[in-house]
Amino acid sequence: MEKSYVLAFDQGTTSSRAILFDRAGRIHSVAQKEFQQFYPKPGFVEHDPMEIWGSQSGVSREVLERAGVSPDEVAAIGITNQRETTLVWDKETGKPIYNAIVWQDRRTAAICDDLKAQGLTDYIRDTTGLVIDAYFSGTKLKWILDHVEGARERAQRGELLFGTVDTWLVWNLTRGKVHVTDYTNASRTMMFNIHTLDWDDKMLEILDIPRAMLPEVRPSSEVYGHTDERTFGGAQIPIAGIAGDQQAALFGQTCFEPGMVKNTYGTGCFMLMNTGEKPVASPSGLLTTIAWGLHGKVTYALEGSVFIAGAAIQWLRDGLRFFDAAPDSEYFAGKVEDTEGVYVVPAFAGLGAPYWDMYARGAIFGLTRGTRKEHITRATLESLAYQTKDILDAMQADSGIHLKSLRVDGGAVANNLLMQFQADILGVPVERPLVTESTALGAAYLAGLAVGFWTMDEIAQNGEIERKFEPEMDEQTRHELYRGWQKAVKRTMGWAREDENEVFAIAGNPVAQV
Ligand SMILES: Nc1ncnc2c1ncn2[C@@H]1O[C@H](COP(=O)(O)OP(=O)(O)O)[C@@H](O)[C@H]1O
Ligand SMILES: O=P(O)(O)OC[C@H](O)CO
Repeated sequence: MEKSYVLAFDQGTTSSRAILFDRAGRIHSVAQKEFQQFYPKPGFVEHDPMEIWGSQSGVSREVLERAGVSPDEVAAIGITNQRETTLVWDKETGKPIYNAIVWQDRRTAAICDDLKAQGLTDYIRDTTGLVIDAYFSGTKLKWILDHVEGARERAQRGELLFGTVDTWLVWNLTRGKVHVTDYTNASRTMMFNIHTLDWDDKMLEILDIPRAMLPEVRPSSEVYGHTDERTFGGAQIPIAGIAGDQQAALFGQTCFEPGMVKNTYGTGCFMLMNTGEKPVASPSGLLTTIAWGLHGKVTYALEGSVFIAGAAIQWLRDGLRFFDAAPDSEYFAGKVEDTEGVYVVPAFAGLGAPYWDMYARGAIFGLTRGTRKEHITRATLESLAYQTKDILDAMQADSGIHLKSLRVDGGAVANNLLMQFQADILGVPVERPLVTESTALGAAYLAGLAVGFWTMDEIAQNGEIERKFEPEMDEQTRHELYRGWQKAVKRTMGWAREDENEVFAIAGNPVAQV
């Protein structure tokens, strides 16, 4: 049967999606399922690994059925995933020994403080490209081995396996035959040397992680294995692409040249710049990470990670019950001219780049008797744009490259008010593509390239722009609004620390100078 499609698995923080792409890189069919978030204690965020697998395999069958496409027509599967989220399971039974600890989880902040106190900041940055933070997998894995009875001994005996979500999905798709990850996911673990492309023995020793439990690390585009015949009714589909979701989005936006940038507005907000074949170190609090491994070469990226973006809109919807659906935020925000001086800092999970404060917490500033939900909604939307400006300024400083426009994608870019404010506050045009599912598209491209479904030239021709938002705000207003934001951020920092004296003394923090 003719192979006419590539199937992308997009396993995100709040939902699992399966998208079928045709040869033109257009969406043929989509299926999506939200799954449960567990918050067992303040700062803890977990997922049920079986629900991750169940929802992802469910939507992948559903997307084929809905489109009337046979598994035999699928040329390859590409996997992209929420990154850093950490799973450990039994090699024999495939049963997880603990829930997945999600990237947003802050429980390992004290382990990170200890690593800093040991003077490891420079070593970790130079080797792994990362800032010491509870965000990454290494300390989460250590926590599981420290807290689940007998886990470390079992891991040492080779009975347990570690994986990020990509690894877990491939393991299940192949019914335990393949235990791999790719460079992009490995580069988010704080255990991987991004220069030698191998697990780092010193980091494994520091975190007390047995090497035997780690997956093999491979490029992002190759045939890793085939789906077990029981998963897709007899079909053995090649699993041919793996990339963390933000790197996949960079690829999906065809940011193939050094200096090209994309910003994704999903649960969090993640800006990545392709920096070519050399890793670029960041003095401004960005991460050095692997963009992809392809055709025998590794491409690096600079990344600014914002933990809470669309999630703040979900909080307005579910926590404050301001409206029924995230898109309604545009309607309410549009009912007022401006926020009347209100700022929302959604530091619900601490602050990521460029501040890196695990102890910051969310706050609303500038409330008056006249403040209405419309102002708070508008201020929350604006917080996505301010956080993006924080990152873009750092990225331009680190790379010496000044952007002419910003390519965007992710669920929240449907919000025109947000996109216009983004262009205004950056002073740079914002370009929204026709296919905003860049993450899934990137994974599909990587898989399709590995099996000869597409060539790089064909892919590079895609990427049509649907709408361009031009900046309209004057320079002085932009400056004043942004100063207000910086003032607000400063006041959220260190909030959850026990010792209040430390609050305003966070060394090397860019905000401390405001
Ligand atoms: N029109 C909108 N305006 C603002 N936020 C939106 C809108 N539509 C979706 N969102 C937000 O975007 C996020 C969903 O985007 P998506 O890219 O699917 O995220 P993820 O991959 O992280 O699950 C949600 O957090 C939601 O609140
Ligand atoms: O699930 P998303 O799209 O919010 O992405 C999560 C990131 O990969 C976390 O690093």
